[in-house]
Amino acid sequence: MARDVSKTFGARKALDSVSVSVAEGEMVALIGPSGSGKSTLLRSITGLQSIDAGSGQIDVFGACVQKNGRTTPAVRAARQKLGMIFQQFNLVGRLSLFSNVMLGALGRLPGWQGLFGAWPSADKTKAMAALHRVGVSDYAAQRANTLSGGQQQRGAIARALVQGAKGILADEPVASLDPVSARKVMELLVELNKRDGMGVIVTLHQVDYAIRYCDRVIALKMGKVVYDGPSTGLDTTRLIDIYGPEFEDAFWETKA
Ligand SMILES: Nc1ncnc2c1ncn2[C@@H]1O[C@H](COP(=O)(O)OP(=O)(O)OP(=O)(O)O)[C@@H](O)[C@H]1O
Repeated sequence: MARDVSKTFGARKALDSVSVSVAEGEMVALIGPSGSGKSTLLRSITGLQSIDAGSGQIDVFGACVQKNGRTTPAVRAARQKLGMIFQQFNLVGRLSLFSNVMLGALGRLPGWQGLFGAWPSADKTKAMAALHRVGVSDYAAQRANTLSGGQQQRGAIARALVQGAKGILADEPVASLDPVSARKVMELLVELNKRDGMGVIVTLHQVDYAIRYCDRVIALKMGKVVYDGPSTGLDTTRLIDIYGPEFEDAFWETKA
């Protein structure tokens, strides 16, 4: 998927010759210390971030979306196939949860239809089904900015379902959630992966979430891939190598 990708900000290499390949339908955790390049890699995959000119290339679902430091026209179609979930600001605050989820259908409709809220009833049914599936249909009419963080994250997952996404890129989706909501969101991502065959790449600060929910883990450190393998292979020695000895206590913080 990403081959020899570098991204430089001023004098800092956020990504340094990163090559990773994630198969369709795979669920992968992306971990690493703060500033190691996780968000930059996800943003580059969606084309929100241009990569350095050079040999680097990013392919999404078989189509090249970035090459020679430029996004290609294929990036639009690739984005349509990718659901994005962020730590915050996933939804448009003043719109209802339902309208936010309907925005997932926007890419498939002629512009005017979405603009005037003239949603096809099949899409409305789909949106309600998606809200029901993620467990927040009771809040459909509520303004998004009055929902809890966990409800908003689940709304973002429902939007990805309505969008018909084939894959999900989630950037610290549980970082600001309480443990119960975090677990629910992680379980939903696992369900989408196992039941719907959606590919999931999720960045996580909590190592134990990565181990519990993902079979494969990729670790970045200072812009380089320092581990790519089964989550069972992440022992304390490896984690010290990734995060440094001073963070040993933090690896298992969610177990407390
Ligand atoms: N737009 C930008 N301008 C300048 N530097 C940037 C920009 N975006 C990222 N960086 C730098 O690139 C490096 C990687 O950042 P990135 O956000 O990808 O890390 P991260 O692993 O996602 O960190 P965190 O876990 O804290 O979110 C950091 O040193 C960051 O300061």
